[in-house]
Amino acid sequence: MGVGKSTVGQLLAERLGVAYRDTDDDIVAAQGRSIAEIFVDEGEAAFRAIEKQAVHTALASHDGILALGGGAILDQDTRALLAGERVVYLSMDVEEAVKRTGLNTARPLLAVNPRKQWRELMEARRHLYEEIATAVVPTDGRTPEEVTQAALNALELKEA
Ligand SMILES: Nc1ncnc2c1ncn2[C@@H]1O[C@H](COP(=O)(O)OP(=O)(O)O)[C@@H](O)[C@H]1O
Ligand SMILES: O=C(O)C1=C[C@@H](OP(=O)(O)O)[C@@H](O)[C@H](O)C1
Ligand SMILES: [Mg+2]
Repeated sequence: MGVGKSTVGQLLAERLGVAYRDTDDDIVAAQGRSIAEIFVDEGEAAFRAIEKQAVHTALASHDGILALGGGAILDQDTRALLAGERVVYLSMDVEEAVKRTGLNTARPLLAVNPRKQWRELMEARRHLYEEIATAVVPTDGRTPEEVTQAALNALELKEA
């Protein structure tokens, strides 16, 4: 969360001349409410069910760069679908995470104690990110443009 998937995803799509899509945006558009509102109204389990459907639809229909929400890979079926794709895991340390997510309330899972919550989420998830990634790109101290270049290099993709 907050590592730059949406920011770098857009830059990567521009550099490659392909379409960009973000499953969180798809969810907000389809639901007509924010991610935070879905969490408050229905809870995390309901959000994960909506998210799973959104990710599966996007993977089946979209050709280009797809940014996922940070928790999408918690679902085993989603991880199985991603096994056929090139998956970039953008990493950062906790201090960078706190800087990037700040006091922003758009991410309900970091709303109470961002540093502690982010650490705990990463302890639970890191092995899943590493399991599905075909490329790992550290983002600490790098601008979004530098991260984009590093992702292009890691994926061995040439620009359009
Ligand atoms: N490499 C970077 N360096 C500094 N700030 C960044 C970087 N990448 C993204 N950001 C900022 O961090 C915040 C979270 O980025 P975002 O793309 O929404 O992350 P994600 O989609 O992974 O949650 C945004 O304010 C964005 O401008
Ligand atoms: O990691 C997570 O559980 C989440 C990440 C968010 O997306 P970003 O990773 O784009 O911030 C969003 O899907 C939701 O707040 C839950
Ligand atoms: Mg995002």
